[in-house]
Amino acid sequence: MKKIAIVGAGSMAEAIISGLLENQIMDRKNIWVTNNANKERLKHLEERYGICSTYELNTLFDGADIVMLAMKPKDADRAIDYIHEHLSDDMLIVSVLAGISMSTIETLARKPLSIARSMPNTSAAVGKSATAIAVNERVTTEQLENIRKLFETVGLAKFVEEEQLDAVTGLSGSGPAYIYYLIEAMENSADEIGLEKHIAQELIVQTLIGAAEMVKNSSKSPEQLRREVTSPGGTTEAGIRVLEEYGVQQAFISCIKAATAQSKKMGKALSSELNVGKPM
Ligand SMILES: NC(=O)C1=CN([C@@H]2O[C@H](COP(=O)(O)OP(=O)(O)OC[C@H]3O[C@@H](n4cnc5c(N)ncnc54)[C@H](OP(=O)(O)O)[C@@H]3O)[C@@H](O)[C@H]2O)C=CC1
Ligand SMILES: O=C(O)[C@@H]1CCC=N1
Repeated sequence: MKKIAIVGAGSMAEAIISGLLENQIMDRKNIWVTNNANKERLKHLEERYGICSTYELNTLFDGADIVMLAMKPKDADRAIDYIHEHLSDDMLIVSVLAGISMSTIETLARKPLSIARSMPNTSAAVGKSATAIAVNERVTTEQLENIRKLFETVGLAKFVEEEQLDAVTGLSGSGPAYIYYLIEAMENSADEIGLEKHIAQELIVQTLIGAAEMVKNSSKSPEQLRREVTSPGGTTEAGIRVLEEYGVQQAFISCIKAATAQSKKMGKALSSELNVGKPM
């Protein structure tokens, strides 16, 4: 990996930049970023991480062997159209765009490209992303290794088929938000049960980390682990009964299905508009 040019400078781009630097796999001077118009944001990233930014496309792409697409899916059309002349088949295009297929990217770029379509999550900022990646047939063995290395610096990296990426988006791409939502609810209970917020926060975070480590390291299923916490006639039983009454488990399943469907919908809208699949 010689140089990475990142198009889009939002939360996902920042999470990956900080992960890359933390693991020192790339010199900060070889990490380049641009955005639509927010100069303040680029200045902030330069100052905070010592990376480089530019609106000059020749400068951005000169010598880049990896190009990361990190704008919102709704902006992909305009952004890729703007940069398409600078994209070439010896570069690896890494997309983090939810829902946007590799064929759509090639259609927007008007040429065949080596593409890795990924779905990381914002925990990349602390090296704990759960990332799934699909690659097209043009990706070389060397590029495959680079993409693995890149995403392993920010957490877990798994290769999947492209068809599975909408499900990954609904499950682990959006996943941190579901967990934050749960933490918000647990924090909101603190007041009502008479705990100071800062103490409750520490207890909640440690409880989540502990439960996640248990699931990761134990041979027991989450259900088995849950049963071991639940003493007959005890507190957990009383709590879980309420969750069951509210249908919380079904609500989570419906939530993940809705997010997966939305990922599919976002991709379909753009690919139908562009007639993706028709000869270029
Ligand atoms: N946030 C998340 O949890 C995750 C996001 N993703 C994906 O990552 C991508 C980025 O999301 P996120 O970081 O949250 O988005 P943000 O809104 O935080 O950032 C979007 C960035 O794209 C830039 N941008 C917009 N239009 C253009 C353009 N024409 N050319 C260049 N840059 C442009 C914006 O620039 P400006 O500020 O100047 O407008 C901004 O820097 C999305 O496609 C999303 O699906 C994937 C996994 C998780
Ligand atoms: O909400 C979104 O569309 C993006 C994709 C996954 C997480 N955030």
